[in-house]
Amino acid sequence: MTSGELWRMSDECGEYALSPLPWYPGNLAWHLNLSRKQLRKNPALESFHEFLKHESEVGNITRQEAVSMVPPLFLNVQAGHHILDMCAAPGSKTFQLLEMIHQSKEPGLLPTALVIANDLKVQRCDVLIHNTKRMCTANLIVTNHEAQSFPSCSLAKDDSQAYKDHCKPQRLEFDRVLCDVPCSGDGTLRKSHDLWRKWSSSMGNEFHLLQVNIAMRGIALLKVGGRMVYSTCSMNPVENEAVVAELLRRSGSSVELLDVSSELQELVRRPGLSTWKVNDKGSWFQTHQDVPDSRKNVILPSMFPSSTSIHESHTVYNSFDVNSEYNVPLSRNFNIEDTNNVNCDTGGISSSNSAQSLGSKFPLYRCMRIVPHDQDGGAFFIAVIRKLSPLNENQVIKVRKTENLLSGNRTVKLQEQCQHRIVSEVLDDNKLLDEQAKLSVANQTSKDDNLIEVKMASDDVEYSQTESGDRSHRTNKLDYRHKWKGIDPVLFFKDEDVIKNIVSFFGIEESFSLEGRLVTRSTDNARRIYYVSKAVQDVLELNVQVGEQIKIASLGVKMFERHRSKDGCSCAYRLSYEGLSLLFPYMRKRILYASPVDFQHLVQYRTINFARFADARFGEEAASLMPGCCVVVLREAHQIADSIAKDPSPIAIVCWRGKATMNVLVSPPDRKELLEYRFGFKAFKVEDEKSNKDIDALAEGSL
Ligand SMILES: C[S@@+](CC[C@H](N)C(=O)[O-])C[C@H]1O[C@@H](n2cnc3c(N)ncnc32)[C@H](O)[C@@H]1O
Repeated sequence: MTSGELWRMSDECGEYALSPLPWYPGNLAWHLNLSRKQLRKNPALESFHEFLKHESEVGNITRQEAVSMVPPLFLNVQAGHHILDMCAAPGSKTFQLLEMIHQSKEPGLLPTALVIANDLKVQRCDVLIHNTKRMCTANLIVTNHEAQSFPSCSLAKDDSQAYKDHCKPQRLEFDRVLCDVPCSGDGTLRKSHDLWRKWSSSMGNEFHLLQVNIAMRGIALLKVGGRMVYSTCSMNPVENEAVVAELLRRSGSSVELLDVSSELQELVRRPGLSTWKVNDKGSWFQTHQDVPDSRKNVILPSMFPSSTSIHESHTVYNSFDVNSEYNVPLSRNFNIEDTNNVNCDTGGISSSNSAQSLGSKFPLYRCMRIVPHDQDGGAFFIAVIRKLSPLNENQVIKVRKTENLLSGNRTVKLQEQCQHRIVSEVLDDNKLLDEQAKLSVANQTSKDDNLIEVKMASDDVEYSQTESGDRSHRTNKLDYRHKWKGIDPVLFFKDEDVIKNIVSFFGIEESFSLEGRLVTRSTDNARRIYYVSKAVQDVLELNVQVGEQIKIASLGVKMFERHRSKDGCSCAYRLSYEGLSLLFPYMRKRILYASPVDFQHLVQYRTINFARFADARFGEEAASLMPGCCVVVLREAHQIADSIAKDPSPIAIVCWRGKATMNVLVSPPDRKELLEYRFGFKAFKVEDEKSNKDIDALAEGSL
């Protein structure tokens, strides 16, 4: 979809102005001044509404709240970046990231970048998979983990073959991390009417610790020099500035809070707060000392802006070494002068009294608050963090140990209990390890997937120990293989004979690398073969070496599907329409060129007898082709076959050459897209269609 088409649409919308968002680069995002309801109910906009629905379905556009598109922009994604989207469902930002990594590549060439999109909830992962499927990308892995214990897949230094191969990754590390955490969501109050009844100013307290833990994990997984964006759709400082301050406190000079005021200058934003109060059960507190003892384990020191919370926090997280990072000058993040100069918009939340002594000493004004009344949209909080050096090892191990106790299926309540325990007793390493061991044993018998995550997290601690010489835990890793409940393992498809057969049948050029790039999920007996990019292949190989720590929900692009045709086809697999654009530039066989009228009829009627094509020569060519899967390319009236052959991304469909007919193997929405927007054919109704099963049946020659 081009900007030109959108400008044309904007004319059609008339008074309901459709206009490009001034701050979004390249006119790629547009704003429609209408609510969903208005769009649905207004008969004058029916065709425009249809257009939006359809274009969304086929992946040409994504409909989302404008501010929600801001965080990925501050990641400054570059070609070749490895990106982790820690809390990704339903996937609107993942989609944006995928668009960014695919933007600069030439047709037919795969980007070298990689996106790992993760979400805790399986059902939400399914939505994420559905929403990103439209991208047909080989560069995406969808995973299902607690982000706070996302595995690092670290290889020990000396017992791995891959270690000797410096081209292979030794652990998961990311150039960019998007940390769009779960939050109270009060930034969406304008459109989430339900929230008005439920909202309270203490809602954010429940999320604070989880948010800190997730973001700390993000920092640990970030490469030195890499950027992490922390964002929420909440305006509550406990979920925002307090979290960022705690990250700076914990990470010391290993990270800096970036000043991005020179980026996206058209975007109206306000500085982060430096002072605020914390609400608990209707009472407001300015410092942690003010909190009643009975609530001190729930209302944490890190929720407050006051600089003394460094020490208080130190008591809480006393598993840190006293003189680790805190003795290092915090010059980049710790700037009293900066904070004094800031005009803090307190929004009625923070205290103006003694603001200077109670305010945060971190330059939190570098955070960004996007508020509804500035740009007529939703609210968002965004902070951009750069990693300057590896986290202190003690910090990493000990923070993670604390986190491990907090992970599992026992969310905030347990976190509160654990937090209390950590405050009230000084946990030594052995105690922590004992706790972990108990949780791991529980995990072996538990049916709860979330407890598996605890074991994952203990793997990471184990890695750190391995590095310092203790390898005793590594032997257990193989036990975890294929243990991800409800999720099929990912297997490299290595059947040489089948691969050779596919290559020769479709005439796939050698330059299209298949080695190590084909994967399948075991339970479907290689019914579907997926194609993955080199970066995804590297991650998969690493994952195998570390005992499959990553729980992969989905990956790559479906490229080949097994068929059971009795038509005498010599290749057991057919092409998938999803993978066609990737493979087509490298295909030399099984391609036919159809005139516009025959192409349109094929897409419209799905099955056409060879004798009934308008272009008799096309009918003859089809009839003389060996039975099986083939590709039919649209030949515009003025084009000759040679010039089309040079076009790496022509309009093409996957078909099945049956006994006497040519049959189309493309889903109804994709056919609708082709008919309506390539041929201006408006009458096509998906509802008229039979199910996709018919398409399979076509491939199997039974229709
Ligand atoms: C704010 S939404 C993310 C929106 C998403 N980034 C997008 O743009 O479409 C937060 C997501 O975090 C997920 N989540 C909640 N707790 C999590 C955890 N501990 N680890 C990973 N994901 C979590 C929720 O399931 C939810 O999908």
